Order: sequence, then structure tokens, then C-alpha cells
Amino acid sequence: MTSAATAPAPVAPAARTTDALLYLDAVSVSFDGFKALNSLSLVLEPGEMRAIIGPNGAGKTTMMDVITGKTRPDTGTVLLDGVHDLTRLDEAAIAELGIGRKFQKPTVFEMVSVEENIVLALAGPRGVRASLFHRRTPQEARRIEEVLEIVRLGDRRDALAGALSHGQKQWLEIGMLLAQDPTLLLVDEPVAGMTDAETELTADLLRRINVDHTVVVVEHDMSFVRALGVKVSVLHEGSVLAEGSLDQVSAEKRVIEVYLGR
Ligand SMILES: Nc1ncnc2c1ncn2[C@@H]1O[C@H](COP(=O)(O)OP(=O)(O)OP(=O)(O)O)[C@@H](O)[C@H]1O
Repeated sequence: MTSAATAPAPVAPAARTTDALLYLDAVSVSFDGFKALNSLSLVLEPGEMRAIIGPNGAGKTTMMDVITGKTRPDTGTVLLDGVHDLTRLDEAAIAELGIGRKFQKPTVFEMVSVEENIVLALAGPRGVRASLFHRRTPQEARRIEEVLEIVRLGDRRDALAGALSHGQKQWLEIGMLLAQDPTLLLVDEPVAGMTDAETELTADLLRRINVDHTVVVVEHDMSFVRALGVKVSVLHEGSVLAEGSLDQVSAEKRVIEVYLGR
């Protein structure tokens, strides 16, 4: 029998330690001794949109992998909403908490319509047949309309996703992410391969999404980052080299040396 003196202390609910939506502190990741992240610290306020830039190999993808649970850091703190320790959760649990990620290459269901792609994303794990044939609730129907409108694909709703342009496929995939209404959207190089006009529209689209979502965008295209008009973090060799407006970081000597001036 356990005596009162040795009984385990009651577990207190996790105390909120920061007001940040996303809090990374001193995060390091090594691959065979090479530090892909080297004591990276980054704080994202609720409702913020942040652009992440930096040369190839700076650690941008690895940072996204750590946030989504794909890669476990060797050391460091990663908190969502000040209470959820993301280093202890797997990818499914992190997605469940409301972190959605869009990879660089669009992965839409090409053989079904644009609208059906949104329906499938909205349904989550309900299964393809069940989601395409079940009767939509008014709330679901409203959400589908809203998402189609935000990603500017209302007039292509009946087109097969496979028939869309590259840019439209990217927007559709962003729409599929939005359908699940994540708290935090991570978007990896959304405008790579887009025309200038599509790039401009994508900046508008992300600004619209940022009205009610927190967003992190990794991108190399500086005209796009300028159009976003948000705070920028420059990564280099696995840590943050500079932070501020694009004009501020662009004026920093080290940033010009390692990235912008090349
Ligand atoms: N699984 C892995 N095994 C070994 N090395 C890795 C692994 N993943 C990333 N790296 C290395 O870690 C470093 C950071 O890579 P990462 O992909 O995070 O950079 P990045 O900033 O996203 O680059 P890019 O702009 O080219 O996408 C690179 O040197 C890369 O080769």
C-alpha cells in the first residue's frame, strides 16, 4: 500500500509559459553530426504572418519538420499556444492540434473536381466514398463556398483538379488546408513556378487567410515576400540571422553577404 508520504504529487495542468502562438527556443537538430538547426529561436504571435527566408540549406524545411513532428529536435523547446509541447507529440497529434502544412509540390486529387477536393479535405478521415456521397450540412456547404471564394476557384468548381494550371493547383491545396480550419498554416514555397500574375494573387490570398489564421510562409521569391508586407526572419546555418521588415533585413550586411547579395 502506498503511504501518504510517498504518494505521487497530483499532476497540475500545464501552465501557460508564453503568450506566443508558436514558441521555439534553442532548438537544435543534427544529421550525422551536421547541425541543420543550431539553437534556433523564433516566436510567432497569435494572428501573425511571418515570412522565412534564407539560402539553400539554412534549415527552413527542417524547422517546419520540427514544428509538424516529422523531425524530433535533439534539444530545445517547441510550444504551441504556450502549453502544448510539440517535441513530445507525433505528426498526427500535432495536425489534430490545428497545425496544417502545405508542401511545395501540390498534391491534389487530380481525377475529381475542384469542389470534391475541398469536400474530401473537409471530411478529413471520414473516407472518400462517404464524404462524396453524404448529405452536406448547411454549415459544411457554407464552408465549401467560403473556401472556394477565398482561393478564387468558385468558377472552376466543376473542373477536374488535374485540368487546373500549376498556380490554381497550389491555391486548391491551400483551400484544402483551409477547409480543415487550422490554427496555424505552414506554407512552403507557394509561388515557385508561378507566373507573376499568379504570384501577386497568391500574396493577396495569403493576406486574406491571415485575417483569421496565423501563417508561416517559407519563400525565396523576394517580390512575393515584399508583397506580403510582413515581418521576415532570415535563417542561416540553422539559426536566425536577422529579423524585421524586408527593408530592415535587406539592409543588414550579413544578410547581403550570405543571401541577398549572391
Ligand atoms: N534527413 C536529413 N539527413 C541529412 N541531412 C539533412 C537531412 N535533412 C536536411 N539535411 C541537411 O540539413 C541542412 C538544412 O536543410 P533544410 O532542407 O532544412 O534547408 P532549407 O533551408 O530548407 O533549404 P532549401 O531552401 O534548399 O529548401 C542541409 O544542409 C541539408 O542537407
